[in-house]
Amino acid sequence: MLNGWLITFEGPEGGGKSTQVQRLAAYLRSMNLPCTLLREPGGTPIGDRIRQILLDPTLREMTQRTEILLYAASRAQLVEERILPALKRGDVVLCDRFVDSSLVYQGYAPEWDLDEVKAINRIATGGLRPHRTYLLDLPVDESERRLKKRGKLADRIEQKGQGYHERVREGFLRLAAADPQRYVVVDATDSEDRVFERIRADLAAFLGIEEKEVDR
Ligand SMILES: Nc1ncnc2c1ncn2[C@@H]1O[C@H](COP(=O)(O)OP(=O)(O)OP(=O)(O)O)[C@@H](O)[C@H]1O
Ligand SMILES: Cc1cn([C@H]2C[C@H](O)[C@@H](COP(=O)(O)O)O2)c(=O)[nH]c1=O
Repeated sequence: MLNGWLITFEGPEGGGKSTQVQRLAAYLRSMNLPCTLLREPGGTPIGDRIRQILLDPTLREMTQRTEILLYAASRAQLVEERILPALKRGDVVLCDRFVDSSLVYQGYAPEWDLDEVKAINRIATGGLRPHRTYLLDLPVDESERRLKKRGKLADRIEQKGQGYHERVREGFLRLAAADPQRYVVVDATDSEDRVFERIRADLAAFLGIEEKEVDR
């Protein structure tokens, strides 16, 4: 039986997903709630190797189906090796990206057959779905500004053009609008602290965490 919670974080690059996942994990642990932090692609030794291939900017010849399948392969490994055991233990699993990233980056943005991406991911996850998803929404120019500031060379996905990344943003907003019960859209241009407080308050209510002001 799966007693835990799968909470996912989605959105364009530089939206602050990793930053917020770290802060939320510290908060949950301070409330004595066991949690597991994961990221995609990766999160397992095999997934981390697949990640290197997927993001390598020199591998320009990668076909669209290979890209879809590699993201799904990393995800299949993560689900079986890390996510399901953590959910069985009753952990709150905080996952930096999940299936919705594939629906948007491999389906909606390149205008690929969305049903194909969904079908492959159903196989990869066995149909596992997040309980709650936070979309850290950010305009493309701000995403680029943050990535430049980080000073890291653009990876294979970041190198796709501005039009592609505009569609990534639009794709996430459409997913969120189609599933308002699961999705919470957060304005990621707000300060780190305000973004954190918005997500923390929502997650605490969602998980039914009773807290005293002094605990924070
Ligand atoms: N609310 C914020 N305001 C301004 N800068 C922020 C904010 N949140 C995060 N940052 C900064 O933006 C950069 C990207 O943050 P982070 O790595 O957490 O984003 P991410 O969504 O995980 O990115 P990626 O998808 O590329 O891994 C970092 O330099 C971080 O310090
Ligand atoms: C899970 C997943 C990710 N991507 C893309 C999105 C990013 O550009 C990179 C890596 O993610 P990170 O958050 O920057 O660490 O991969 C994707 O295209 N499809 C996916 O399913």
